[in-house]
Amino acid sequence: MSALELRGAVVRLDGRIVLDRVDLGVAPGEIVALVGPNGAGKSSVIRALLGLISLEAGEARLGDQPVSRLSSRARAERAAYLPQERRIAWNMAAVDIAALGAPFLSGADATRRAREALALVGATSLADRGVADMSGGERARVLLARALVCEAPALLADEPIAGLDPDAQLLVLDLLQQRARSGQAVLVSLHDLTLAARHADRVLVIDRGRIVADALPTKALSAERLRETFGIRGRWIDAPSGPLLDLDRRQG
Ligand SMILES: Nc1ncnc2c1ncn2[C@@H]1O[C@H](COP(=O)(O)OP(=O)(O)OP(=O)(O)O)[C@@H](O)[C@H]1O
Repeated sequence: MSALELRGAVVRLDGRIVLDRVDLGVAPGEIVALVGPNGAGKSSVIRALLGLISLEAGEARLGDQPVSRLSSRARAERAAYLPQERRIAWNMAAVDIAALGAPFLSGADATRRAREALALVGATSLADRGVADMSGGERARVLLARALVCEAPALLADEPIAGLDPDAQLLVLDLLQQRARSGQAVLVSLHDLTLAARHADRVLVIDRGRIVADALPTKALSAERLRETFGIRGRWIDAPSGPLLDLDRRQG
């Protein structure tokens, strides 16, 4: 059974269809990358799964229940969420922000878990600093730690590597992969197709609100799909570490 599922989901915002009969599922133990051009509907998929935007038709499910029937607490117990928005209004210490990811633990346990999560994302030295005084990438690590504190069955991360340096990008994707290997259902939206191909078990391609591919990376990101959806040329190269995606802006 999927931990996350959309069935025939239709979302309309401001009178415009932004998700058009979307079907997708993510099983426990799986990491799935959601890719697509700007405005294609990636954040809308994630927000619909979490019940943050309502469906005009179809259904969103977290575990065995439609998300619309779950309380906010039940949603938070089933899914950890890293939003695309990185602004934090209050200048609280990083450890206190990260601890917000574990609202169901006692204060001391939440703080201990928050420090562990900050260590996982390489942010131990930031733990006691105010988040307003941090760089964008530092703040991104703190928010990722907040999502990792909660070991919910599902983890949804909206562009978690945006603004991170190359080492941090690989660290974050390795962490998300490890979470999947330990049983979480992980859905991650990404713009970097090469990293999506390398780290995901499966790739979903969304184009103008429709899922146009849902397959293993080498199939979902075929030369034809790359040309049609992204307007770029791409080919797969056999490398000792596995298939590598080589991209080129010029049309072939
Ligand atoms: N609150 C809103 N009101 C009206 N339209 C919206 C709203 N939020 C998003 N949209 C529109 O919905 C479509 C999908 O947006 P969404 O943010 O899901 O795309 P995305 O694939 O995540 O894009 P990006 O890669 O640029 O972050 C876009 O056309 C966007 O303009």
